[in-house]
Amino acid sequence: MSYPSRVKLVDVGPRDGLQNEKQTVPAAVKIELVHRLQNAGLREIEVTSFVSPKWVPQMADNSEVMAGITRQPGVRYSVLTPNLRGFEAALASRPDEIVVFAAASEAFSQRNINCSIAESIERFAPVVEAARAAGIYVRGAMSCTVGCPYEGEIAPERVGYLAGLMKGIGVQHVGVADTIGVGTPLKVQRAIEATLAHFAMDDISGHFHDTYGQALANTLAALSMGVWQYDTSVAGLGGCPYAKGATGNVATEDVVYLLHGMGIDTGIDLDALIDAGQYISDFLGRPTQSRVAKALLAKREASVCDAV
Ligand SMILES: CC(C)(COP(=O)([O-])OP(=O)([O-])OC[C@H]1O[C@@H](n2cnc3c(N)ncnc32)[C@H](O)[C@@H]1OP(=O)([O-])[O-])[C@@H](O)C(=O)NCCC(=O)NCCSC(=O)C[C@@](C)(O)CC(=O)[O-]
Repeated sequence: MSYPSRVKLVDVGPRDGLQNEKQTVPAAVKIELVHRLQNAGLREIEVTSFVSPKWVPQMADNSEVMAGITRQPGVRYSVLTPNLRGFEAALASRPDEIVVFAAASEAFSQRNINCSIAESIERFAPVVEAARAAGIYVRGAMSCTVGCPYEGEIAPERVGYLAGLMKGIGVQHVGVADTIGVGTPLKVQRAIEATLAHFAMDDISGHFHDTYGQALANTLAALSMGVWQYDTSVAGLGGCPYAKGATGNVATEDVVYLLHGMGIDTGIDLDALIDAGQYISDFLGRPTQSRVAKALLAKREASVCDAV
């Protein structure tokens, strides 16, 4: 079996990871997290979302966070924009990429963005047009591509249908998201196959939550198809406010360990990444969700004990 020789990871921790936090995470902490991620070698970071603060209060400091980042050359910063209002607000903060987000499930679309799939596409069309006219790259997130918290299993045909709609309005890249982490390898592969009917392999990424502990297996299954771009979240932070019980994305540390173990280059320094994960976990007052970080932190502690 052959795998891609290089993989690009987009750390979505500052946005997807923190959006559901009940305690307020100050803008300064979010900014420091972004700095630590870029210093660890992440070249793509999903920073925040320009959504309604009534819907997602944790992201209300979007402009402040974007303005506070010391940008590193070669790093791309993306933000979510659900409508033209969000896009216009985002524009002032100079994102490299915007993300429009739709769902393969009608019920999830209603709960998450308060409109049907068809209405969401109508809403995104002018956003995509305005972004591309401004030279900003447009990614589309496709939620619930294998399962929905309200509708259950989602057929691949529905994923293909949504991918076709996204392509039709000029979205340049789509993420196949297992929002609630119920997917298993063959189901994820079928969702990706349905997407491949509309987007080239180079324009598809995987976005796997780890609720059922399947995210690494799903990543490997996608890798075996040639998918080389993934959204991951430092320390496994996260969960969606409209997908109760769903846990965070697969931890960036775990995916980096997997890839490096397979000889696949990421450009990421695992030790520095673990420190970034520890920084945000300490702030939140709970242990990292990354198995790799837990193991390597325990090893670090043991070597300090041996030295004294
Ligand atoms: C889409 C809306 C706005 C529709 O919400 P709505 O209530 O239908 O829209 P509205 O136009 O009636 O606006 C309601 C209020 O929000 C304001 N408003 C309207 N738009 C904005 C904006 N952009 N920025 C700031 N404020 C805004 C608007 O001005 C109004 O304020 P009021 O008049 O009541 O004072 C709302 O449903 C929303 O913001 N939803 C966001 C939900 C969200 O962020 N979910 C999480 C992200 S998706 C995700 O995590 C999945 C993903 C991507 O990670 C992949 C995966 O795993 O599946």
